Amino acid sequence: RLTPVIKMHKIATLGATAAAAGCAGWFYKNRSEGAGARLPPTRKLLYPPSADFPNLKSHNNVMASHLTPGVYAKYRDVTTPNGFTLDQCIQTGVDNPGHPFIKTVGMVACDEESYTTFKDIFYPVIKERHNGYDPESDTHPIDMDSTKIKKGQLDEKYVLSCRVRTGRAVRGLSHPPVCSRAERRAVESILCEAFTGLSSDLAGIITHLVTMSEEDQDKLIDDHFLFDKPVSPLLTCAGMARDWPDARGIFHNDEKNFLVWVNEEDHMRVISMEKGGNMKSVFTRFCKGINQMESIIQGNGWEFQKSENLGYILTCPSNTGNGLRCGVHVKLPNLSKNKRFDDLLLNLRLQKRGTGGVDTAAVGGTFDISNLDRLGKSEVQLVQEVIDGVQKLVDLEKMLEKRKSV
Ligand SMILES: Nc1ncnc2c1ncn2[C@@H]1O[C@H](COP(=O)(O)OP(=O)(O)OP(=O)(O)O)[C@@H](O)[C@H]1O
Repeated sequence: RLTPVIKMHKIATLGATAAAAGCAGWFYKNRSEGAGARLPPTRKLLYPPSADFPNLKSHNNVMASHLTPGVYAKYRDVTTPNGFTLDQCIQTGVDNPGHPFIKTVGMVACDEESYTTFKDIFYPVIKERHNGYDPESDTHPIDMDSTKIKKGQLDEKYVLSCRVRTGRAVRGLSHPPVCSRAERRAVESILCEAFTGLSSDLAGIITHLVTMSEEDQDKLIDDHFLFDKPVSPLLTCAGMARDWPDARGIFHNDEKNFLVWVNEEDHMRVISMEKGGNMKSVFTRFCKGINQMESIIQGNGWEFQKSENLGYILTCPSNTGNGLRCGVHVKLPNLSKNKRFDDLLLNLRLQKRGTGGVDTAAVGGTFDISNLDRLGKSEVQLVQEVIDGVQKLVDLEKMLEKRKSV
């Protein structure tokens, strides 16, 4: 799918990460910007776009709400500069009409340029998913100064653990749904190189999934450290399970409170987490870790995908902006039975999940509560919103325990 020029460039640069700086720079300067190329004549073009329009009649995802026959016709035969099509971006949403707990996005970005090449569909999807944020005119703030966080210690009788995660994608490499094996291995090598430069409290080991035993994997998953095997149809239909477990891995420091996932849904997922309620400390370590990773990677001639209006660019449009999910596992057995619980969460710009991950239901009144927004608000703003929101939920839970009305 790659054009010969890009393919040769990638073969020349990937794998040799330390030497890659100049080549990576060459690629960014020479890549074609703008609306993308047209597909060469293929069998597909014997049919008009209307004959290819997906059946979305029973769908409840954001992509399906915005993909009109007109938009599809405009883009069916267009490709990003790397050769990726709209059909590749929307396939997961076509194959997955709905989700039991959340309205899913229903599309992925095959590469950084997907967002602009197919903007008549990506931008409305982003606007709906990100509470009206308009990528055409709005700009995204970035602020990782954790000293600004107030009241960062939450009540540990209710808050069991705190976690902050984000993702980053390496510019010039395609995203996990479509990347080649070579690109995936290149990401792994770029990140492994960076891990060796982390400071002492963050330093640790990378374990490659290909060499990890099933038991060790299951233990790490059960302890909430490792991503689950990609069995969810949302992931498999997007293409993210291809070649599993090649070039996937997990890095963690000695304390196991700073972790990096390699080549799951994004090139890199960075996680800071610990038991208890000290969100400020979790966020402080998160900022330190991600800043160190970014400066080491830049020093090696690579950079993260980023734009002024989309912030950091990741695979799923729901994660553009800061890609931040700041969450707690919190016990709310009484409040969660209240029929206004979901509305309350929405008002506080929070979302709920089960504690076993995105596809799980809550058990025994313990939830994963995290920020709903990712775009248009800085990291500091979002973490503060979660702290204040969770505090409010805990206060209400305490009132219900005392049989007071809320
Ligand atoms: N606050 C938390 N404390 C402890 N573990 C957590 C917390 N939040 C999430 N986890 C664990 O992290 C793992 C991944 O969770 P999950 O897939 O829901 O979210 P994610 O990593 O933010 O990614 P995505 O939103 O793309 O699904 C799961 O094992 C989950 O239990």
